[in-house]
Amino acid sequence: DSARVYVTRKVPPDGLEVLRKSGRVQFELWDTDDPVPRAELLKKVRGVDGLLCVLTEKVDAELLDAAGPGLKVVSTMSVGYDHLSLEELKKRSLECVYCHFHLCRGIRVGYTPDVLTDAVAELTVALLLCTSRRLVEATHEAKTGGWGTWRTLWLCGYELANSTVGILGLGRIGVAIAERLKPFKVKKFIYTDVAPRPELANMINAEYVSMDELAQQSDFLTICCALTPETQGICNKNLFSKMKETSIFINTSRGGVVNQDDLYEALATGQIAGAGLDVTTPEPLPTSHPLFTLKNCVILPHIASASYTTRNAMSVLAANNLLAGLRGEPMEKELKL
Ligand SMILES: O=C(O)[C@H](O)CO
Repeated sequence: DSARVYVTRKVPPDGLEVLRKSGRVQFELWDTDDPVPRAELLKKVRGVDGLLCVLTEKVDAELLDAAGPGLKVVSTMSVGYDHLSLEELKKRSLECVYCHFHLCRGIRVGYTPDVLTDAVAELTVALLLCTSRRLVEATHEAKTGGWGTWRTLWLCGYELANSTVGILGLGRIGVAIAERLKPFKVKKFIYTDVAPRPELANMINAEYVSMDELAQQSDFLTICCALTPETQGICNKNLFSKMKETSIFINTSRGGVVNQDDLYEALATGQIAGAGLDVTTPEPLPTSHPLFTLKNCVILPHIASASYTTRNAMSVLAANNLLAGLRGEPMEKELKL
């Protein structure tokens, strides 16, 4: 007998194929590119065994209550999991003490690290160069008649050669970014995290520094940490005020780690030279947002993992995690609750 699964978005074809071929699940799909309305989602999850979601779905007490006690697996097609209420999931992840036959196993959670590391690192480098060498401004000038003649300091930016690159939150993605930046002749990599991470740091010869030192020394500061209560708004006035006027701030993690009012202030007053953001709060960022008025701020619509290969790989991993969870087997990538 097959498990009932709700898939909250049009998932790339490779992942859907995995679900279809398994012959183990009966799944219903919200078959569009836009998020399923919340009320519809709450209706659709009623009585399901598994949920395959993306990062726009809040998996909280309300949703878990709506799903009911039969929900065994939540599999998110993302490496980030700040949209999942871990507290609630944890409460419900415990095996039922009254159930001697493990009929009631509690909820398990799958996510998709690693498969997107290359795509995210690549995009981060692209965004960094785009911001530091002012590419958006430059194409705009070329297209709109601003290109008068060759001028000595016009559209000058900042180069990576001989620079110090700072990484806030050193994980797989931070390492992959540093590996790609190294051939640009970066002088030094520095990082900060809750504690030193020597195994990762040694791979890129990065030095552990304090948050203040990271701000003060980085010519390029790239944010690679997860969004948690501890990192919420961590990039704020205090951090920007310690950065160099010539430094470039890049964020491809989550918008919530940045205090956007403080960032606007830092960019508008020249406290820092530029920012490249792939993530914002909210998403989409309203077109009327002040950050869009700044020439020194490049904003992308959360596309770091958006390559065909990677999005398909994410969907396959999310589907496999879901199936493993439903079978009661170890998942390829399971979140420890
Ligand atoms: O968390 C994630 O997976 C990214 O933000 C989107 O790929």
